[in-house]
Amino acid sequence: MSKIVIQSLPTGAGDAKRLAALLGLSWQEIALHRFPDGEIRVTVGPAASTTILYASLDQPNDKLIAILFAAEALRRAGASRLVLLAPYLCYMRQDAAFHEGEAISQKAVGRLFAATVDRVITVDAHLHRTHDIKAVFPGIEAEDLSAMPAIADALRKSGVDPATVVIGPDAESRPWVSDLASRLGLAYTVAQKIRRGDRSVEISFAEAALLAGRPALLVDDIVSSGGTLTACARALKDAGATAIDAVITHALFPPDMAAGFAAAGIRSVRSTSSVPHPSNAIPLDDILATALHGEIDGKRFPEKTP
Ligand SMILES: O=P(O)(O)OC[C@H]1O[C@@H](O)[C@H](O)[C@@H]1O
Repeated sequence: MSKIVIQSLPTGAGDAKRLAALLGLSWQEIALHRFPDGEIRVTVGPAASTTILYASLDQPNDKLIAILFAAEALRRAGASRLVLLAPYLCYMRQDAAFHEGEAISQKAVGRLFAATVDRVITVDAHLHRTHDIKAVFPGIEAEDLSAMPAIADALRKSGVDPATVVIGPDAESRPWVSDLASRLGLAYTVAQKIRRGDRSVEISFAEAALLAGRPALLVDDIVSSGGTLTACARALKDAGATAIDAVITHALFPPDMAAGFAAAGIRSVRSTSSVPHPSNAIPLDDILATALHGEIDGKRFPEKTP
């Protein structure tokens, strides 16, 4: 049995294959068959003692079942270590029962993976109130990588107007917005957001004067309904921003929403490769490869240099 391999679900197979090539590992696609009644059958490739399951978990419901089945097959075939590499980790936003009777989906999904794999690696997980990813996955290894170094590199390469203000849509975005702004030497501010419904938000800026006559760079972890991005763009235009661009980690929105963003005055939307999408422009390959180095050289938790 080989030592380490990457296997991926069909969605995102291109990203997984590229990552495997970068690390000099072999890659196989997990085959999915859908039966007439809606059930699925999963066929994995040959297991390695460490098998990395690459699956970005947008459109998650079928993928969760597919991972469970793949893990069952791989364990039975002798995989002693399973690493779930999920650049987008689903159901992290429902981290509380906001109304009586609601499930805390984050807890349920965390326990499911904790019972299924040995390590979870993800990117910009929506842990705005939970903070510690280890609390989501009790008893297993878990890491939440930041996409900001990759986003900063991409922006440096494409060039950024030094007058740009980096904008976060809400108070929770402050950690990544301030990180990106400091990497690029730019000013930043965050908006106040009130969510009225799944697709409806209100955005206002306490520091609107900072925005007048300057380009704005919106940064968000997720774009789903697009409500937040659109409302932010309108508020930025009202505040006098001269141009509005957006960079996001996880593009969950339907590609045809791009026209609506343009109509709201957004000049460009660029996303990381976390979720395959026409807006992908920022590869996560390097940060994912770095996170996997420890699996290859056997030193999973190298000493951090000060
Ligand atoms: O407004 P949509 O695009 O639906 O949802 C994305 C926003 O909702 C928040 O949880 C995310 O952090 C992001 O700001």
